[in-house]
Amino acid sequence: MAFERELLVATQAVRKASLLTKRVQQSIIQHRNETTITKTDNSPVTIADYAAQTIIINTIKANFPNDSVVGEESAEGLDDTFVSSILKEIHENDRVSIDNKIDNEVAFTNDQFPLTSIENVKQIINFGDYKGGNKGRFWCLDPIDGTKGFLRGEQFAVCLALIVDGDVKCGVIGCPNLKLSQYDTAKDQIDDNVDESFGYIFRAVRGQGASFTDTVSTSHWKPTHVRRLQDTKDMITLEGVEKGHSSHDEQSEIKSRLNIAKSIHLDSQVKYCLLAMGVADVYLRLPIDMSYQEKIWDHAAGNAIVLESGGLHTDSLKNKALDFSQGRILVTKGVIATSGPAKLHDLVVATSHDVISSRK
Ligand SMILES: Nc1ncnc2c1ncn2[C@@H]1O[C@H](COP(=O)(O)O)[C@@H](OP(=O)(O)O)[C@H]1O
Ligand SMILES: [Mg+2]
Ligand SMILES: [Mg+2]
Ligand SMILES: [Mg+2]
Repeated sequence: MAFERELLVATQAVRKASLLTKRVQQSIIQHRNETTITKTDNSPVTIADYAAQTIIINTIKANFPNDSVVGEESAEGLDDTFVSSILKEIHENDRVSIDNKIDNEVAFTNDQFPLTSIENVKQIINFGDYKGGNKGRFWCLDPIDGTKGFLRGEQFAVCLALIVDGDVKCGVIGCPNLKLSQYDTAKDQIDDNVDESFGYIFRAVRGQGASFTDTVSTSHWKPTHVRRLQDTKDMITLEGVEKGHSSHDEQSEIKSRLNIAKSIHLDSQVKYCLLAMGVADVYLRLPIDMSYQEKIWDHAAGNAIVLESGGLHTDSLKNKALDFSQGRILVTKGVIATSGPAKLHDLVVATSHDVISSRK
């Protein structure tokens, strides 16, 4: 099977980062002053974001030494005390993690990147500086998507995709805080005695379908399929929590025009996972500011998972498929994903187009 090894490595890397991020979430929140910094774009980033980026890039480099990575975070400007806290957290995780049954086939570190010094951690984080593009293969990493949700103690996701010649080929999303047992439509897809303490992992390879499992066992992969409803009045939307990340008022206008009464608001690419498994039907992400540039790591893994589950994924204005081949930026105005079929997707995007076009 194509990308078999890539999928195994990506799953184990995301799993390890999921275990760490979930384990440290509460203590990061409690010690926010020491664990969280504000980036130049005014967004937060935490020790857990950097630790996850380090773990995942290290795993990629140990197994595919020639591959490049487009990663969200950079070590530029980090002081040594902060970097040593990142390193400490990674070592602590190796010591206490439940993670002693990780697949031996996957190396998490190699001699070239031993994860022993501050310099070494910075170097690994900065491997994520690849420019992306339409040629060759590279990985696309969002170590914590939904950092604001993470800091509220709510949903976040660890997202890794493989992009080849501009197309997303594999996507893996760890959802460490997701409790599927709370959704009626998901209940019959999970085992009675499932351990939800570290949430779930979703993954897809283009042409081979998408599936999910609980993070603890990482076995019993079950296929994901979107649900196809006949009438928009029965549909549920997926939207962000942060009012600064998408235009909630206009999304409400779309819902009202389509007679959609129910919404689920949560952070991160967990939204794509719930769409993929049929918990909800329409993911709305209308831009507040038309000059905002989306990033490929915020949507790449979700793209493979949604498409392989039978859904559709476009911008929110022109109904164009998302294009991951233009560098680190995703050239799009907003994002909409639906369970399909094309007729429904067209209707949602046409409504979004009308709503956005009536802006003053
Ligand atoms: N003005 C804006 N419009 C759209 N997305 C934005 C934004 N500012 C930040 N984001 C992105 O929104 C992502 C979170 O999405 P959501 O609101 O669906 O959880 C953030 O990912 P990170 O948390 O990885 O930085 C960030 O990249
Ligand atoms: Mg961020
Ligand atoms: Mg993100
Ligand atoms: Mg992030």
